[in-house]
Amino acid sequence: MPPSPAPRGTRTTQPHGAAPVAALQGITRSFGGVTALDRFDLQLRRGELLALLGPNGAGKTTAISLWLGLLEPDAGAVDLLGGPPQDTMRRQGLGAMMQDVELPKELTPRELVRLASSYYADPLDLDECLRRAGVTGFADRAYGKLSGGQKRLAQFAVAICGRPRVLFLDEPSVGLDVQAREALWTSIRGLLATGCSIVLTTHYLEEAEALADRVAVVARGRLIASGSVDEMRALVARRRISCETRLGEAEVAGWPGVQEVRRERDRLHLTAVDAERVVRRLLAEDPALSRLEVREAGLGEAFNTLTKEAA
Ligand SMILES: Nc1ncnc2c1ncn2[C@@H]1O[C@H](COP(=O)(O)OP(=O)(O)OP(=O)(O)O)[C@@H](O)[C@H]1O
Repeated sequence: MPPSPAPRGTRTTQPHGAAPVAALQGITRSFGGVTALDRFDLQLRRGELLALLGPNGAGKTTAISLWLGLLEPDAGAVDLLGGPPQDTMRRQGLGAMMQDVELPKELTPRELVRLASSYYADPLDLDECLRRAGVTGFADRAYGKLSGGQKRLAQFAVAICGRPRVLFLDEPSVGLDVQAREALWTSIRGLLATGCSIVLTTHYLEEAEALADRVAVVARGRLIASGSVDEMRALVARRRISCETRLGEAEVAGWPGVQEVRRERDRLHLTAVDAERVVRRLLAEDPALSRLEVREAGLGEAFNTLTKEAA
């Protein structure tokens, strides 16, 4: 089937040259009256971490489920490691950690990983796998007795035990404390260093900023933007300005280029599209203005702007 054209309004930056290891091409997938994905195109390049961002119900899990062969598309083509995802040999190269995972409660993480490893031709050493996933400290406790975060890490151990070439992580850090999340990130970086390609969905934008080579923003089943974190920030040329000033919130809110204004005690916080112009006016109208700071907008602001535009 020929690929469908990208939906109108998709903003895509230039590819970085690496060959794709997985692709969704012109995918449409509906559930009853709900179109979860609508002429959706996405590629995963070798050795990259692609962060899939989008509001609840955007279609992220549906995209991963198609790549895993858990769902069939209504239209379009799914490619995983050069062919359809249902192929058994191809599945040897695959690891996945989905959102709602049920594992046998009475087995320990060590037993779960040993069992999962038996499906793979060349699994990781058992202790090495437990260590990499940060599971060693509770590897011999029954899965059913673990905390939510510990269960997530045990699921991660199961996902990586087969030395996956392509790894899908659907909101992996939900429920993890700061330390466990840092350990997970270290482990993910280690996998990337070995050439593993990773698709990660997250609602934590700082996680995407910390890990992603590339970000894809999905809204209402459509890809609305993709590029590096810096490229995504640049798509919304907004900057944050803050300063101590006697100027009022309402007064500044009406200036050209000012998008949002908020006062916090003595400080005024602004988001502006034409920061230089706004800064010049601030200084002109309040010569006593002090402690001026201008920063790039974060991925969070870019994400909010993009998804609001698509709504
Ligand atoms: N099995 C299903 N049956 C019916 N509707 C479904 C099913 N799976 C997904 N949907 C619908 O498809 C849309 C996309 O869902 P999906 O789970 O892919 O979103 P998501 O981006 O992963 O959301 P979240 O961030 O909340 O996990 C939603 O409207 C959802 O209700």
